[in-house]
Amino acid sequence: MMQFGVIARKFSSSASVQSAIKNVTVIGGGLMGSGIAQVSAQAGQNVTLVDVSPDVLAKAQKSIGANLGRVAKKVYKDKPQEGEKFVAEALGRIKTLTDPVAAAKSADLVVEAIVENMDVKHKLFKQLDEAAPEHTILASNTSSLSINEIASVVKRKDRFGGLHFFNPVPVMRLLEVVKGAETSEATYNAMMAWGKAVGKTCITCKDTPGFVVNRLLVPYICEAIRLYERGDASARDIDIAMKLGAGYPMGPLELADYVGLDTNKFILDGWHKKYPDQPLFKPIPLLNKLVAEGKLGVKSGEGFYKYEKK
Ligand SMILES: CC(=O)CC(=O)SCCNC(=O)CCNC(=O)[C@H](O)C(C)(C)COP(=O)(O)OP(=O)(O)OC[C@H]1O[C@@H](n2cnc3c(N)ncnc32)[C@H](O)[C@@H]1OP(=O)(O)O
Ligand SMILES: NC(=O)C1=CN([C@@H]2O[C@H](COP(=O)(O)OP(=O)(O)OC[C@H]3O[C@@H](n4cnc5c(N)ncnc54)[C@H](O)[C@@H]3O)[C@@H](O)[C@H]2O)C=CC1
Repeated sequence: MMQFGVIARKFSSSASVQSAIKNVTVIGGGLMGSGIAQVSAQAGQNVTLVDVSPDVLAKAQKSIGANLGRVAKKVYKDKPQEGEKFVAEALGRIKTLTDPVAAAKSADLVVEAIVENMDVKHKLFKQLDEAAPEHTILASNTSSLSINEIASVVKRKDRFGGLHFFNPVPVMRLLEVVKGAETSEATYNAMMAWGKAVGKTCITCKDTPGFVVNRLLVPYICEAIRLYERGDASARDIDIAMKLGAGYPMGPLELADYVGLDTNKFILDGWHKKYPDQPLFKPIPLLNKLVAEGKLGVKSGEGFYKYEKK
């Protein structure tokens, strides 16, 4: 455990910080949900990962296994057997289900990471609120929707908040812990402790559009798409420019593909509807076209660039 703790900062997997939360249900087994399940299991939590699609769950288990393998290779460099044990134990802590109601029944914390759509999230949280035990905290990993608005359909508004992770979850060290208008201090403290226990550096943010990171990052990505759409520079040159000229690990168009163009569009459309006069939130015809063509970025094999399908 000690050896594991030493590299916790890098791999987001410290088991040394205590949290009262031991059983976490993650709903949505896509890009984010699979990462949240991974870091929770690495930190010793019992995880139930839920998705409507059994295929997604199978894919998530495969990618979690591969990513745990990457971690094990580094942590247990000279002890491959211990590395295998680490992977097997973490995987063994993750069970999968397709029924969110059944999964909520044993949860201390539910983290929702399904599609960025208010109606779909409302439908899910209503069910979860009815099914989960009294003490269970419900949280959303939403990128851009209002935590208060999501919480409007649940009775336990004091036990509701935002837990916003970053992609790729096992690598990105930040967790934004979002307090809704009615989130209690006890819930906030429990979310902060849990975030630390799964190895993240937590910051606190009010329920404001995009919280901290996305309020700054999404307009930047959108401006890059507009720059490309106008033909001011090639996609490759825009990305090279921001990597070499501003020190970003990925260029903005690469990052848009990585986040998912559908997710980018959901965020922009939602903000445009709410703030129609804000020019930074205006729809982008090129983004709409790519999404309509099913070009969603890395996950679909094509966005601004082409990728090998996983
Ligand atoms: C939309 C929202 O709501 C919010 C968001 O998430 S916005 C998006 C935020 N994310 C970003 O901005 C990501 C920016 N990009 C990066 O930081 C980097 O490009 C990256 C970390 C994704 C990849 O880095 P890279 O150096 O090009 O790739 P790679 O060498 O494969 O990985 C870097 C390290 O992470 C590890 N790694 C990568 N993915 C991993 C995973 N899923 N699990 C475990 N380890 C992983 C690799 O093993 C590697 O480790 P070493 O350096 O020790 O070898
Ligand atoms: N993609 C990113 O970089 C980030 C996304 N987010 C947020 O996380 C959430 C999920 O995003 P991604 O993982 O990228 O999406 P994704 O599309 O990869 O995964 C979403 C998953 O949810 C499943 N799903 C949909 N409705 C469901 C339901 N009712 N019950 C159970 N499963 C259901 C889908 O089958 C899909 O597998 C969104 O709210 C998004 O805004 C937050 C941080 C970063």
